[in-house]
Amino acid sequence: MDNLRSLKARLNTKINAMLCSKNGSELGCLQESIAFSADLLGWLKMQSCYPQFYWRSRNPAQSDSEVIAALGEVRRFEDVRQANLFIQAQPFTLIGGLTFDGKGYFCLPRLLLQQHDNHLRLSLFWDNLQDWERERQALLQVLQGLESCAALSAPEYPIRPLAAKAEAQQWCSWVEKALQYIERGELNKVVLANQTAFVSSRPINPIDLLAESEKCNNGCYHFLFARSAHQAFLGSTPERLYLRRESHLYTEALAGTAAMSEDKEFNRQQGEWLLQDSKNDYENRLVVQDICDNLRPISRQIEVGEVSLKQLRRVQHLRRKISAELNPGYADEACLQAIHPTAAIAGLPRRKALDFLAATETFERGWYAGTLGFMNKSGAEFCVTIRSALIEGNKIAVFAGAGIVSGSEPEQEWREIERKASGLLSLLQKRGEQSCQ
Ligand SMILES: C=C(O[C@H]1C=CC=C(C(=O)O)[C@@H]1O)C(=O)O
Ligand SMILES: [Mg+2]
Repeated sequence: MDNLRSLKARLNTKINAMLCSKNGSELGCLQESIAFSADLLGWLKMQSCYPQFYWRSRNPAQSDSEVIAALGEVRRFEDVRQANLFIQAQPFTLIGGLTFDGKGYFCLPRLLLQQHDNHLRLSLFWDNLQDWERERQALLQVLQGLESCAALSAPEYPIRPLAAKAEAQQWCSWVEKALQYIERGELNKVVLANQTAFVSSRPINPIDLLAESEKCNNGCYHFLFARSAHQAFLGSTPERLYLRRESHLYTEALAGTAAMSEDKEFNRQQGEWLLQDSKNDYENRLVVQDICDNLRPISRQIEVGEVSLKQLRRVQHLRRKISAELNPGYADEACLQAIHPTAAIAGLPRRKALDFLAATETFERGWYAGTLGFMNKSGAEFCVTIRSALIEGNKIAVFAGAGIVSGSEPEQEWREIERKASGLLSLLQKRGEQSCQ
């Protein structure tokens, strides 16, 4: 971490020599890029400033792959409209997203690290309208641990179940109720979820768990959002909400699920079955329909790709890629509001599905099935925060859901959500050199 040590010394000197800029701009920014490949999770583990944010894009092999780590908060926007206006006016990146219910949290962090290939870009922000001495202290403080990096340890947390919000029988009764609504034509689809809580004999380190998940849950976005030291929301999701490059929009319908195991032949057979299964295809097509209908008012040239398989460690999904061209004047405010929450996590018709979920599920979804990512004037990317968990000290609550459509069988849907939850839960016991299964 020598590069970071000398970068820190350089930045400290600059900050101490600086006077509050009176050039009229409200925000100040210092940026540096160095040729360096940082372990941003190991780095984050050593940091004590909050909020903390970590986000790794789904395709690390691609040249535009991105890893982001951020600390602190200089500006906060709870209104997506204000956040969008900000990035239209300022050349900065905001991080954050929307909860399942659409509550916004976007922020300009105090310190932003962006890793592209072998290049690390550091941005420091301050508010010129604040007392400069206070801002200066905050900047020096956020830089304090810049060169520190902790070793990540394999998680070893013997856990015992506290309680699921709904046990199998109750959850299956929710599915039965959903099927009645579907039969009466009040709903086409609703995505029912569950929250299962566990307790460990010692505090669970969210960063160690996420690092293990990054190793094992390939093909996923990895994210962590901790507003304080006492609570972290994290996960590894296969699902993109959207990627925007200028006015080009790339999204997808990810829905319809079969099992995955260590056995290649089993996985191939399951994949083949999934591609031909009409219930799963319908489940996926409703998401396509929902996304396309919602994109139509703000975009043109909507194209839907062929169906393919997205294979993960414990499950595989049907996926149809969708692309569109945003109409002039539309950007992330419009995209987020149009697409989220999709029929892959809420249902169809959306409003009725949301009402059904509010009246049925017995837990708060919070950030589960929300969206997290980043946005700036030229582009944005957000993932859908499924396959996720909330950690508070010794406790972990894991979330998983399944799309209920005509033809759904309650016990099968229950097995589906158990399999989805196991993507994270299976990582809590020490693995050492063991494989990721
Ligand atoms: C809602 C979840 O998964 C969605 C994404 C892919 C497949 C799904 C399904 O087949 O039901 C769900 O729509 C979840 O994992 O909590
Ligand atoms: Mg399903």
